Amino acid sequence: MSAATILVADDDRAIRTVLTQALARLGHEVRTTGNASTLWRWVADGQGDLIITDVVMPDENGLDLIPRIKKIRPDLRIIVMSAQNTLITAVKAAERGAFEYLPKPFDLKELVSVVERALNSNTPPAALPADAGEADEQLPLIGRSPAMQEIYRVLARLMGTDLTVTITGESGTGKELVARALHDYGKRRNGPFVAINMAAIPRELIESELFGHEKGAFTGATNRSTGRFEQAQGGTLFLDEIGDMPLEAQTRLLRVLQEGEYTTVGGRTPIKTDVRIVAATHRDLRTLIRQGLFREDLFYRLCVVPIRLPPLRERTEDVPLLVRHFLNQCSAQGLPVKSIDQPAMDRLKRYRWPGNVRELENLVRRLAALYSQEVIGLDVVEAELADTTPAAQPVEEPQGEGLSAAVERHLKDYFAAHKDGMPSNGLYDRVLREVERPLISLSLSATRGNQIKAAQLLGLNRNTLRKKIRDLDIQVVRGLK
Ligand SMILES: Nc1ncnc2c1ncn2[C@@H]1O[C@H](COP(=O)(O)OP(=O)(O)OP(=O)(O)O)[C@@H](O)[C@H]1O
Repeated sequence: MSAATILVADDDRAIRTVLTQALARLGHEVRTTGNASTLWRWVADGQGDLIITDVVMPDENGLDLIPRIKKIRPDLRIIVMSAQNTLITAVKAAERGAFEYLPKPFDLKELVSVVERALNSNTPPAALPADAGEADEQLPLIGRSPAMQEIYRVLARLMGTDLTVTITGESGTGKELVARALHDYGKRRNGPFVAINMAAIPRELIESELFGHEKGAFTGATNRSTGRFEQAQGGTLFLDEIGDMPLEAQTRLLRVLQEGEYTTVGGRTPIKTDVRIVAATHRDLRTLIRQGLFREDLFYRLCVVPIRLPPLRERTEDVPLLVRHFLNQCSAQGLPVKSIDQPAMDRLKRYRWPGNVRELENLVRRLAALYSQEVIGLDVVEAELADTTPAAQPVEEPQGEGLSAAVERHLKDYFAAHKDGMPSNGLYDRVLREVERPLISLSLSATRGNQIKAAQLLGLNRNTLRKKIRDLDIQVVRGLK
């Protein structure tokens, strides 16, 4: 890296000193200022090869300066530092054409490597086109833990791209929220966001749901139907629970990702598609590959950029912020304003949150709705946590015949009913349906009717479980064992 002139603007003298020392050691000339107007004067005079600027300064917001700088010197690289640490700051910096966003406090080594990248890169990042509009100020994702800040940085970098992204993380960690943020703050924000959950759709219907079908393509296809790819044209298609996608549909999806076109079920004419794919799963795709349940070539196509959302227990510093956020939402919905005292908050930070943010959100809603006191104390929180935590007993085997005997019995009945000419397909799903009911009922009773815990026990997505409970007409009785 050849010597460059670096302009640093930050109202914190200590940061100016640290940056001057670190960058001068690399042979660069460093000029520092504590305000935005001096920085602007230098830039307008044609000085500097690179800018490092803070956001909050006494005279002007560093983010507001970026479009003005880009107007007169579009090639100048700008690195933004901020202690605000929200997705909006990261997104706004990227949206206005900053080279990189660094949350404070930052690691000096990292800053140096960003500076090197900025000075060596050939193409300056482009600001988003003005017609894309500005990101709205509402925070879509709450959390300031280092893990969440890293997510914001990745999201901000992905915003101007159409790269395929796969989000992994336990149930309730916010995968769908991240997928929506990618869309809402990305360059496709004016297009549709279409979501489909692979686990919630019968396997034999997935291809038709995704790609649409022609009239008469299969029994029951009385009309032509559009698929999610067509509905998401020009926008984003969110493939939730991608690990549950059947292999045949995977092959079809791979072809779309490779060739940018597809055919409907029963159709012949290739249809061009312009869709950004974001996938999510709580399952380990590498394990599914080893088990022969997921295509390795599709995995590499989908995981161009992997994002791993950490479980809430790995970022407990976000718990108070999330609690405040959900309490605010409750009071906005007309529930009385409440707060949580310190011992209760400490307990919430120590809890393991198997259902992650969703479980916390539900707990806060219950606290807001069911308790009359303004300040919630430890006793209430303990009682609520005890009520949703499954008893420590192991799950019982079904009484009587046991699951495998039940399967055998259903199979026998089935073969007896189809002695002369068994239908060629559907057996698997039908038998599965027969055993699903007792299995789900049992899991619900083992978790005292707690659907989050039951979903975890079964290794099912919570929405999938909810759908199955509805479809199979299972009565959920809370609190009974
Ligand atoms: N960082 C966050 N800030 C605010 N709300 C959050 C955050 N993460 C998750 N939530 C909330 O928690 C709930 C669960 O989030 P979401 O549905 O995105 O999780 P998920 O990982 O997709 O879950 P699943 O795998 O079960 O589908 C939602 O109501 C969402 O709004």
